[in-house]
Amino acid sequence: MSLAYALEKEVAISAVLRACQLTSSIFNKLVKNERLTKDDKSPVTVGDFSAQAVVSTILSNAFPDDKIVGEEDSADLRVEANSVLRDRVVELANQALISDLAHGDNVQWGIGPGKQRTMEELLYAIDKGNHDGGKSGRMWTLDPIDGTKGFLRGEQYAVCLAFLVDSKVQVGVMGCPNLPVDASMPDGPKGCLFVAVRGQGAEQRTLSNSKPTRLTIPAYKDSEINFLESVESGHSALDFNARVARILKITREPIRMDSQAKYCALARGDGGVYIRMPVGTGYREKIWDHASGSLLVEEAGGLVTDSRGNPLDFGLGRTLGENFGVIAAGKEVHSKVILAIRKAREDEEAEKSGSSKI
Ligand SMILES: Nc1ncnc2c1ncn2[C@@H]1O[C@H](COP(=O)(O)OS(=O)(=O)O)[C@@H](OP(=O)(O)O)[C@H]1O
Ligand SMILES: [Mg+2]
Ligand SMILES: [Mg+2]
Ligand SMILES: [Mg+2]
Repeated sequence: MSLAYALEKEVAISAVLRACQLTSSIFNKLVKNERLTKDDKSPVTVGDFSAQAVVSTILSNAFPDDKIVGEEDSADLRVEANSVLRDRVVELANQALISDLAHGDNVQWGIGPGKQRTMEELLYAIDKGNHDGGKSGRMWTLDPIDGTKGFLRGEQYAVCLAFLVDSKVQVGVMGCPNLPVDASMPDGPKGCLFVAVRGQGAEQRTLSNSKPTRLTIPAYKDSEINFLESVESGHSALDFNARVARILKITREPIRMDSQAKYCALARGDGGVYIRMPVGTGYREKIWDHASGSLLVEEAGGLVTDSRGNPLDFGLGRTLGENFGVIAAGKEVHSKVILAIRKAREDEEAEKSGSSKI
C-alpha cells in the first residue's frame, strides 16, 4: 500500500528541484535589467517569474484540476516595455522544463525535448497562481523565490511549495540552493531540499543526492538558543525580538537569514526559535511564506502558532488574516516564548504609559 500523498510528494519534489536548478543558474547570469519593482516596492526578477511558470506547468500536468495560490502574476510581463524580460522568462522556463535532471526527479514531470511552451502558455501558467485560496478542496501554494532580496544578495532564499487539502497543509517541499548542508561548515557544500508529509515526518537531502536524513528538533537549554529572524528590519520587529530574548535570558546572537530557510534551519536544529513579530504597518503575512515551513517544523516535532499561541489559519484566502506574528520552536521552548512575548508586551505598554505621564 502506498503512503498518503505519495504522488503529490513526488511531483512537488520534481518541480522544486527544477526550479532550484533554474534559480541557481540564473543568479550567476542575472543582469541589472532582469528585475522589476512591484507596486509594494518589493523586487521581482526573471527568476521569480520563470520559477513560478515551471512549477505551475508541472503541477498542471500532473493535477490539472488543482488550484494554485502563487505569489507572482504575469501583469507586469504583459506590458510591452518589459518585452525583453518576458522573452527571457519564456526562454529560461522552457530550458528548465526540458532539462534532464539526474537526481531524485522523475523525468515524466518535465515536458521533454521538443515540447517547448509558448509565451502565452507560460504566462497563463504563471497566472494559474491567481487563485484566491479558501477553506475547501485541493490547493497548492507556491513562493517561487521566497526571500527575493536574499536571492539578489547571493544569500538565503528558498523555492517553497505546499499542498493543502481543506486548508490543512499535507505536503511541504522547500529547496534552499544557498543553504550549507551542514550549518557547522558554513563554507562547505551548499544546496538542500527539505520535504515533509503530514504524519510521515520531516527530512533533508542535498540538492544533488536523493538520500534523505530525518529531522528532529533537539531539546534546547535556554543558553543554547539562537533566535532565527529576518534580515530585513521592515519585515519583522527586531527590537521587540531583542526584548523577548532578554526576558528569556538568551545571550546568543540572533541568526538572521532571509526566507523560509529559517524554518528549515529550525527543523534541523540550527537555532531554536523562529520569531517573526509584526512591524505595525498592517502587513498581512502570505500563506506561501509559511505553509511549507510550518509543516516541516511540525513534522520535526515542533509547534508553529501566532504570537498569542493560536494556530495559523491557511483557509482565510491568500493571507493569514490579521497579523499577530509567527512563532515556531520545539514544543517546550515554544510555550516559554509565548509567555515571554506576553511579558514583553506588558513591559512595553508600561514603559509607554510611564513616558506619556512625564
Ligand atoms: N512588510 C512586510 N512584513 C512582513 N513580511 C513582508 C513584508 N514585506 C514583504 N514581506 C515578505 O517577507 C518575505 C521574506 O521575508 P523574510 O523575513 O523571510 O526574509 S527577509 O530577511 O525579510 O528578506 C517576502 O517574501 P518574498 O517576496 O517571496 O521574498 C515577503 O513575502
Ligand atoms: Mg516570500
Ligand atoms: Mg517570493
Ligand atoms: Mg516577493
